Amino acid sequence: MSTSPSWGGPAWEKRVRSSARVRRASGKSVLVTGAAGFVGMHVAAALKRRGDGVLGLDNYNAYYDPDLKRARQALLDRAGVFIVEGDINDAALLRKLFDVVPISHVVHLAAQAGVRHALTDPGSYIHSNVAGLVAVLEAAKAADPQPAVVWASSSSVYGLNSKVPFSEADRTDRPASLYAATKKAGEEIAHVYNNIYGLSITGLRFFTVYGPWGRPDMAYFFFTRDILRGKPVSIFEGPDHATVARDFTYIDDIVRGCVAAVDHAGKSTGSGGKKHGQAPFRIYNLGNTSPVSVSDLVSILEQLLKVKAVKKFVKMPRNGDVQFTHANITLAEKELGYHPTTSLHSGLKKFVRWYLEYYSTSLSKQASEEDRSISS
Ligand SMILES: NC(=O)c1ccc[n+]([C@@H]2O[C@H](COP(=O)([O-])OP(=O)(O)OC[C@H]3O[C@@H](n4cnc5c(N)ncnc54)[C@H](O)[C@@H]3O)[C@@H](O)[C@H]2O)c1
Ligand SMILES: O=C(O)[C@H]1O[C@H](OP(=O)(O)OP(=O)(O)OC[C@H]2O[C@@H](n3ccc(=O)[nH]c3=O)[C@H](O)[C@@H]2O)[C@H](O)[C@@H](O)[C@H]1O
Repeated sequence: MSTSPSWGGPAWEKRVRSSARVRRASGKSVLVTGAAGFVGMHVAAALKRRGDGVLGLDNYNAYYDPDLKRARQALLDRAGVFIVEGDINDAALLRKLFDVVPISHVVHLAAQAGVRHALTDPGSYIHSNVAGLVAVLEAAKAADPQPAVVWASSSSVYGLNSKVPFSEADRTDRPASLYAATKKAGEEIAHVYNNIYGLSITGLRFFTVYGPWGRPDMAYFFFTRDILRGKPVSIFEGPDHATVARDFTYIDDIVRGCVAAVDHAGKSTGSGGKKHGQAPFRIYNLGNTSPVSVSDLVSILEQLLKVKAVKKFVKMPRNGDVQFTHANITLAEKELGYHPTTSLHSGLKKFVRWYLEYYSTSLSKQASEEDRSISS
């Protein structure tokens, strides 16, 4: 027996139209998928603040604490952003959204994120990162007018590359995790939709993004929780105790990069520009260009939290993690005007301030207990 969808109807359409209404000259009407997620919430809020019409879509899955996603939704609700609850694989829902509002841009952030979880639930990566991306691109190419698409790829596509810093032209054919493989597959699939249907598509390879309202499955987040609880933190080490490092990138810098990519999407200048009338197909690194070791990350957290961490140094497990990432951002600087400004110390200071405030309430303390099972 087919159940009626949880979306649709006059009141629902009214909320969709109001949320997507453009409130500034030359404003854009943007669909942000994954809007209840960490990056999605910040990007949706930034676009709304400048007067764009913004509509969200998210399935509020339980990969990590859905209460945190609901709390982000409440923030966007107050800003006038409606997040439609649904799955990006729901073709009828996507078609309905494009029918109800003239969407000019899609910022596609919905995905199964996280590198290590792929060992536990590989199917979720195919469902959201491959099938889900195809569903979004199918809806975009069928829409009239077609929206420009900006979507999140990942630094993990550089896989086992040893030449740093990573540039967009470097090889990406040796993924270390299923997550990375689905993001690489996404880049190839996006190229097909640019080639056949002339979709303007910009892929953004984010480098380990962190900040307030972040993800409990990421190390900076659960390290903070465990340090405060006096629980041991496992610091991964490479072969011969070599450090493991990431080009940690603060959320506000990533948001500026995403908004610049939206504004640049329609233009045909720069790499992948219009050739023989072809719509642009571009890929950019969005990183911080200053990798920091995990061990130094923990030291900064100890200093900010004023608590000594209980440290365990363990050999990096074969779980799909790579030893280091480091972004060459020359192309994004030149074509998007992307210039990261936040050091890890100052970014973590803002995260810790948010963390202490958010988890100070009893309700969210209980939530953080539930979260632990995912990230430990
Ligand atoms: N945070 C990082 O360090 C980082 C780094 C590189 C790339 N990325 C990519 O950036 C994007 C956003 O990441 P994030 O850190 O905000 O993660 P997140 O998990 O907080 O956000 C993703 C959101 O998408 C939603 N979602 C997942 N599958 C869906 C589906 N099938 N239908 C509808 N909604 C679905 C989730 O409920 C979640 O709210 C993802 O594509 C991720 O792979 C993130
Ligand atoms: O840039 C990306 O594309 C990715 O960024 C993020 O992945 P990562 O860079 O792996 O971040 P994260 O898990 O926080 O581990 C941070 C560091 O701590 C190390 N790490 C981890 C766990 C632990 O217990 N100990 C440890 O040392 C670990 O080895 C690593 O060196 C996103 O989650 C992912 O969605 C993906 O998009």
